[in-house]
Amino acid sequence: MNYDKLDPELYPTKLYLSPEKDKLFEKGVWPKPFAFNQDVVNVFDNMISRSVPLYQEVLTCAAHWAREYYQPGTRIIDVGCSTGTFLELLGRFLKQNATLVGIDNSQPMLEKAEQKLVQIKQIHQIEFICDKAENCSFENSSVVVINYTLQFLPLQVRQLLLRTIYEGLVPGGLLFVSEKVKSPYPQFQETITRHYEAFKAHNGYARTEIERKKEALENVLVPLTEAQQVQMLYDSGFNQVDSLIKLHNFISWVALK
Ligand SMILES: C[S@@+](CC[C@H](N)C(=O)[O-])C[C@H]1O[C@@H](n2cnc3c(N)ncnc32)[C@H](O)[C@@H]1O
Ligand SMILES: O=C(O)C(=O)C[C@]1(C(=O)O)C=C[C@@H](O)C=C1
Repeated sequence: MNYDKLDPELYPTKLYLSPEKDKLFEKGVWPKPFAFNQDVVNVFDNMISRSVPLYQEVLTCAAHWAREYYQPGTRIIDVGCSTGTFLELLGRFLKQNATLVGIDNSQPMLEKAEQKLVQIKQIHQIEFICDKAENCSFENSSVVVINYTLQFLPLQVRQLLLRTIYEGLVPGGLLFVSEKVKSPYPQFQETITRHYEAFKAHNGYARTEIERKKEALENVLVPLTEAQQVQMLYDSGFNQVDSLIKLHNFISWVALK
């Protein structure tokens, strides 16, 4: 990544993604539950960028909102930071030195994140916490980002985590959250799923890979409806919630304390 040529005022569209291609569901012994293990981590950047619609745009949008709502002297926390792709992008985009925290309970993910943020560490204070997010403190944070992570937590843990995030945020603090959701209307859910799977096929996944992944995610990734997720945000204490981006069954919101 050539940091010299990146003007922080530019719309930072280029993500730092490792090139290893996701072929996990091409072969191997399936079905088995999906897990963020070493095999997944090795190909994760390719997997998520080919599997989440508008992934690059969502992270870019989160970087813009984070820069705008960041309060000097506080922390910016990425929950479920995976290989550090968002924090690396944000680190290039923030104009002033900041404290950036990545939380993830997968040690292999954080090993990749450490490598990815080597140069960013020369600009910002970087901290990685390998723990369940629900065990962590969010005190003195002005921005918390949680993209495509709540969906993997037990339902009762999601509400507890969002309440803890709300209480840890400083006044005027921002939560940026993205999730896979389900339509409350069965016919729409079928149509959206068909279009989402066509999106995956367009990105090079074979039908067998798509089916095997879907089976592996059963009961591992548990989506809510938009309305359920928004209600959970209000129940956590947030008083302003708005949606920013949605394509197929993936949506992003911002919430203000
Ligand atoms: C789909 S990935 C998130 C993608 C990432 N936010 C991004 O935008 O590239 C979900 C991540 O959440 C992590 N995770 C799952 N359950 C967690 C928990 N209870 N606490 C912290 N991290 C968790 C996984 O290890 C994985 O890295
Ligand atoms: O729902 C799916 O089929 C996906 O592949 C989505 C999803 C996600 O939303 O996190 C699932 C697992 C991986 O983390 C990458 C993408």
